[in-house]
Amino acid sequence: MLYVKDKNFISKENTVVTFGKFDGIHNGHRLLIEKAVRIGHEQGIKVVLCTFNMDNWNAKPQKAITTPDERAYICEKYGIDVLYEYPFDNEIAGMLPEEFLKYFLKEKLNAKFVVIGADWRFGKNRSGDAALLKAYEDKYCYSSYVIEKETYNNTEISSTWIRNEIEKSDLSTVKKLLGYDYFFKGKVVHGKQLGRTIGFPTLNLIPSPNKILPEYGVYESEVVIDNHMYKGVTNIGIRPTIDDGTYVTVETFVLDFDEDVYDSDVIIRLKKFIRPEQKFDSVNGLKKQLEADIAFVRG
Ligand SMILES: Cc1cc2nc3c(=O)[nH]c(=O)nc-3n(C[C@H](O)[C@H](O)[C@H](O)COP(=O)(O)O)c2cc1C
Ligand SMILES: Nc1ncnc2c1ncn2[C@@H]1O[C@H](COP(=O)(O)OP(=O)(O)OP(=O)(O)O)[C@@H](O)[C@H]1O
Repeated sequence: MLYVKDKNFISKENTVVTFGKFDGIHNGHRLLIEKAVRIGHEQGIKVVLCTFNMDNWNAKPQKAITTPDERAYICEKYGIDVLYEYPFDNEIAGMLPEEFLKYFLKEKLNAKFVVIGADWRFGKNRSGDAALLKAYEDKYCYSSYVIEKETYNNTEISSTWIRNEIEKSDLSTVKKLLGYDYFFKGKVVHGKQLGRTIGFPTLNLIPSPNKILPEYGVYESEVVIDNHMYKGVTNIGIRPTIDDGTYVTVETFVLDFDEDVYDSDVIIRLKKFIRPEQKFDSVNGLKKQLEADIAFVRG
């Protein structure tokens, strides 16, 4: 997969394009991607997911289900050929709907097919909709497909709903809406190395400050290292027993694993909430609880 962030990117080849924020790439988004990938295969053309980087636009970065790197990882798995993360700016914000279509579909992406969700809006003040996209098909030589909103329990699936469920630590609902376990992907960093002195070396990630976190606490997890999957016990929080609690870590004790993985890229999938993070009176108290957490996960 090609991951492009350059405003000047142009596709000379014909493409099928899908547009949106795609935070989390949930089961609704997946329908759009599946449709686009099917068209791409049938037509022998590239599948482009076009999204916008709002970093220079929003005063405060929005909290997200997936980091850009995690979203790229899912896009690749789902068969996207080009992830185009366009830097949103005044020029784009000011484009009339027709200008937006002309610019992205004709001039930049050579789109022959476009797949969108029924409520997708584009152009200045979000004034363009699916009907307008259809109206310009002949003029700009593409066909459009509009996908109805996917629901779960009669409610439309949205990234906003999922962000709320993550904050409530309702991982089973989160999984039903996303279609996969909520996960962290990142590089293993050095911790205080205290874990190994108490018999529990941990693999530490520093979550992106923009990532939505569930409740601080201990979770049953699965850890993917070098394409191998291991069981794990993960603590998300500020380690009040041993630290000054100024920054959040995602720390995992990996069962039946004893290798140096510093700087490796790993995935931690959260399976189940076990207990809230606690401040223990002593490291020994923490150690006893860790033994119990691990025994619980071992089953
Ligand atoms: C399964 C698990 C549960 C944990 N629970 C707590 C906790 O309840 N309270 C706490 O202060 N720290 C908790 N921790 C964090 C430990 O304090 C930390 O992993 C340990 O001190 C090692 O830190 P280091 O990797 O920086 O050396 C937990 C860690 C793990 C892996
Ligand atoms: N439940 C859904 N079913 C089908 N398509 C969807 C669904 N939700 C969003 N889409 C479509 O997927 C694309 C990307 O959606 P986008 O991420 O912008 O919105 P969203 O998922 O509703 O998130 P938010 O809650 O942040 O508005 C858009 O074309 C949108 O219409």
